[in-house]
Amino acid sequence: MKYVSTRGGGPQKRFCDILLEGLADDGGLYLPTHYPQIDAATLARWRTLSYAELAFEILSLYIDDIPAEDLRRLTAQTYRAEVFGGRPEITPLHTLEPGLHLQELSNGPTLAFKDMAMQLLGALFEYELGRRGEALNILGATSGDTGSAAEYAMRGRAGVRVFMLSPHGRMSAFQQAQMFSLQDANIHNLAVRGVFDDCQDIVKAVSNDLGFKKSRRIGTVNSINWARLLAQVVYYFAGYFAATKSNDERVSFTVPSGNFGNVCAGHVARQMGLPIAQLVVATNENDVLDEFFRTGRYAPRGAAQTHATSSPSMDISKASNFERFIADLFGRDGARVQSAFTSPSFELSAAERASVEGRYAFASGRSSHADRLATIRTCQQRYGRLVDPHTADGLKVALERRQAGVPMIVLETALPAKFAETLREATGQEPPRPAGLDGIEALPKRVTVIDNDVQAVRAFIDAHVDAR
Ligand SMILES: Cc1ncc(COP(=O)(O)O)c(C=O)c1O
Ligand SMILES: N[C@@H](CCOP(=O)(O)O)C(=O)O
Repeated sequence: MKYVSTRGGGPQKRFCDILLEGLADDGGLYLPTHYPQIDAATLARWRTLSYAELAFEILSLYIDDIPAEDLRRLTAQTYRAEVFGGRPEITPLHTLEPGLHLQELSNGPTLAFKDMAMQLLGALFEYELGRRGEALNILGATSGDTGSAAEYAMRGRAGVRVFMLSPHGRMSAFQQAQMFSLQDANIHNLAVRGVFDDCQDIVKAVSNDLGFKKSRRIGTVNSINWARLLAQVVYYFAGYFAATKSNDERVSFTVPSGNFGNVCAGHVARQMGLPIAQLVVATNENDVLDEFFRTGRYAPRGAAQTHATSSPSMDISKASNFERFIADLFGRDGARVQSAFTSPSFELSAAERASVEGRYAFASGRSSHADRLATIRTCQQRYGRLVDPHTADGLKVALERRQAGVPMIVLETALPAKFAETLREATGQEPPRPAGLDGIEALPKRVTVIDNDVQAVRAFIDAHVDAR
């Protein structure tokens, strides 16, 4: 499989090159030249596989520069029940009522769905850097969950150093403690005076400075990196198999969304032929994506219009991965994608809007603080299940958008323990904490507060890496 930039520039590349490269040199995101098509016989065979075997099969379609036996070993080592909360299914389905399910994606080490891809990414980085005898300095941006998942996946890995930017004061106390309590020498936390989008802009600006990127060997763990999305495609297949008995059935997914990485993986699964009826995008009050799916107009917002909400990991107004979907919608017209994503906003034609809903089967909805609290309460009372604020946003929208006769799977993107304040407000109770995490907020913290300034981040990296 070869990969191309959404903006059409540069040569086609192989998987391991784009794994280490992250952002394409023309500022675009990598996509495979085409989506492999899954026929009925293959889908039937995959239904019987374990999660690790399924991951191997799907990854093999996109990775032809890692020997099969090595890839099989990496997926088997990554997707073990011990790493994912002792659950052999890895992403078990929890049925709330007939036809309405939660797919558990948050049983990994940092209690959010980011572990699903990040654990594999850590193994892939170590493998490829070892093969090349190279090192990588990862520059990442987080609104709360990517950061801790990346740091837990990369700590102690040979050849990898992490610089993680987060919006100062905007993550939950638990999320801050998860990241800032790490004392590993290869982990650096930078709290930026700004919002998540500012952090992501810095990551892209540093990556677009090609001289700096190459000399300092800068890579990325955000969903900028195609490997993140690829790993996420696997659980759409796993969720489909768990919710259905036959491959003639269809299901829909509702995905709590911010940077559009998770639902973009669902889009890829659907393009491969997975029988998905609808992909429902759920946003919080930062509803740029919902506005797009309702109106056909994409208008990212600035920091002043980006609200600090009680589902903080989705406080995003400039969804990076959205560019991948638009590249497909625009028929991979790189020049048009480039123009759209370097303009303040863009608008679809009527035919394209119809295609978003029809051919690509997207729908959307939004949720507010009051909706979130009500959904957490109702879910607990009606189904005996506590959900986190982001999953609650998904559930609220799923209940509005589900279609008769089509099972709906809501992706559970984090555990309630990460957002105790909102859970207390909704239920009056402390959410349960997995063993070993009591008192994490009181641990000593290692973090540098920094201005929203690309040059300041470059200087910090320079002070901490060997640039030779
Ligand atoms: C808990 C949680 N839910 C939902 C999202 C949104 O996912 P995405 O950015 O892939 O759209 C995030 C952040 O990515 C998250 O951390
Ligand atoms: N919500 C994310 C934001 C970064 O998204 P990513 O998928 O691009 O890594 C977070 O929790 O950090």
